[in-house]
Amino acid sequence: METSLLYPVTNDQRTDQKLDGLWQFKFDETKQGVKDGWETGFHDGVSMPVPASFNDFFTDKESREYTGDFWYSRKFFVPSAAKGKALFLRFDAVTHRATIFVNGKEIRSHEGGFLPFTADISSAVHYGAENTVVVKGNNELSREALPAGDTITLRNGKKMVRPFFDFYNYSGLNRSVHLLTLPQERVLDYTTTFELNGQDATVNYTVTTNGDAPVTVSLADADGQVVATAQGKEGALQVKNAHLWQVRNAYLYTLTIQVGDDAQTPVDTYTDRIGIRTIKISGTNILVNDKPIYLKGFGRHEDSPFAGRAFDLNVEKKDFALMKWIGANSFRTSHYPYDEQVYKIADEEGFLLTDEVPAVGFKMAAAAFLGGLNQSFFKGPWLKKLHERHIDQIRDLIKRDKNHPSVLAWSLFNEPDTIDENAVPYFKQIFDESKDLDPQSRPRTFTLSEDDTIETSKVLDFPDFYMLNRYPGWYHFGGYQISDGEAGLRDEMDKWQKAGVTKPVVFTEFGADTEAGLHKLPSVMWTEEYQVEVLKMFSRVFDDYDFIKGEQVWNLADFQTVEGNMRVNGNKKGIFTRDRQPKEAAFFYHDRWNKLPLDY
Ligand SMILES: CCCN1C[C@@H](O)[C@H](O)[C@@H](C(=O)O)C1
Repeated sequence: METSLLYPVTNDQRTDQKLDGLWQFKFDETKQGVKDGWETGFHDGVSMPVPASFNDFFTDKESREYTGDFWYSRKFFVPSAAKGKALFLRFDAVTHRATIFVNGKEIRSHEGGFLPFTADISSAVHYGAENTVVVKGNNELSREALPAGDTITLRNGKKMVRPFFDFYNYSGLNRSVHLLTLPQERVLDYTTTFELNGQDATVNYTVTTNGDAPVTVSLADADGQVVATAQGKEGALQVKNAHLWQVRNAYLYTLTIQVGDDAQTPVDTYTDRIGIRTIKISGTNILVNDKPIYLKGFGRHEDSPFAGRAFDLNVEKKDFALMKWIGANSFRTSHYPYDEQVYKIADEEGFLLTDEVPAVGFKMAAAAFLGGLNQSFFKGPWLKKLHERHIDQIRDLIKRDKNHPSVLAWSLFNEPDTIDENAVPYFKQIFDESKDLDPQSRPRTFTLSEDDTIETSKVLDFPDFYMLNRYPGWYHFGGYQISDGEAGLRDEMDKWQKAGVTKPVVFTEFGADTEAGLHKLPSVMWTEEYQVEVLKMFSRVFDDYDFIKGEQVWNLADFQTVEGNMRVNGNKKGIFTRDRQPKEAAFFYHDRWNKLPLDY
């Protein structure tokens, strides 16, 4: 099975045709689709935009909340000229799992709703003719899949998800589908690592192909001038007076990999844009190009009205405009890998991102917070299967994103239950198995919830830096009691300080739900004034502890969650509303962060 996750490019040897647009769609509540031959295609569904979550296009609650199997289908033409080429369909993400059929033939299945996979359709297509692709999707949650949750059946027979996480279970073909024609012999993957030598730099590379033809690698600067070339599937590109990629001051080179003897008629060509930079942890500092940085930014979600969790370039462009305006330099892809185009924009804009797998909900207390259970998450019959899928998605995440200069670190969990001794063997396995996956050996970490402190957590030896999620002022010590919240937070930081913090600490979640337009003097919770009071409190604490090397407020924008008595049509902790308009807190951060250097 093809395992290349290279992002599609079009050139003389490769074509990439997006199959976005309106597909046929229908639910399959009684799982009759296979019996009724839906895999050969159908015309009795509804039209459904791709990429998009299907949920918000419906006007009835049963459809919006649908849990189970669903089917997509569309026709696509394969030109005769494609004969002799390798033919693939690339799905950038199908949430949460999929089985792919072409002309009625089952090609492959895939587990995981936030990473790409390809289906080799060479043997199933008709050339010079229309073909039919069918996707059987499923959006049920379980404790043995990422993200974690339960699926229950109501007394009326309808299935319903019970997420152990605080974001809506948007589902469907959330990202683009590509029809790829590739050379039979081709580039499958490449890696880059960097050494800085004064003004110069060395780009060490490896190239993986599926054949024996020779490989030539070249590097061109932003003006298109070739600055270095090398022969072979492994080598080093020596770059004189290297223009480094820096935080909020990006510079990208173009790497070109050519396969074949004759440069005039290569067998395959693959190009990508890379940034020359190094990332290190040194004591309590995070270093980019050996210079300490301070993270200013957000936890985010891929979330917007209409498209749901689907990647929407318009929303992404707006989000980066807002993050640049406010003076941010970083974000976490909470709580799952984002569309590759987000990383490409972060590369271009000089943003650092912490790349997170959807290992969220690994904590029954969170489930309890959302109506779950009170038992040890790391002691259950689900762990074996969960671990297989967890490390599988870490492997794909690092394989997909390893060459982005914007990727600062890998977040392997969000708020797992780490006070439970049963967590230790699971964490040891995950950290051992992920140790050598990143050629650049970037930091690996995870977020620690309020329960998981320097006194209670059993797994603090594993992360390369600490990410703390703390909510005094909201989930506890809210309102007029916020002064106790600040005192308690300072007590905790004093304990970290006294214990001798030897790694950087980044606050990756803190904030307050705020209804835009709600004002009161003096404040009460849910008003814009109160959100600013909470964020000012955190800012005072951050400024008093030198081992704190980042503040990423929760959240950039309001986002959809399950309905419940703790949510007012979603989570309202956004600094911006869901339609990306500023709350008072946006101007607080615009003032606080723009006074600082872009990278500190
Ligand atoms: C209690 C879980 C920590 N954190 C997770 C994040 O996904 C939620 O949206 C956030 C919140 O409650 O606003 C809390």
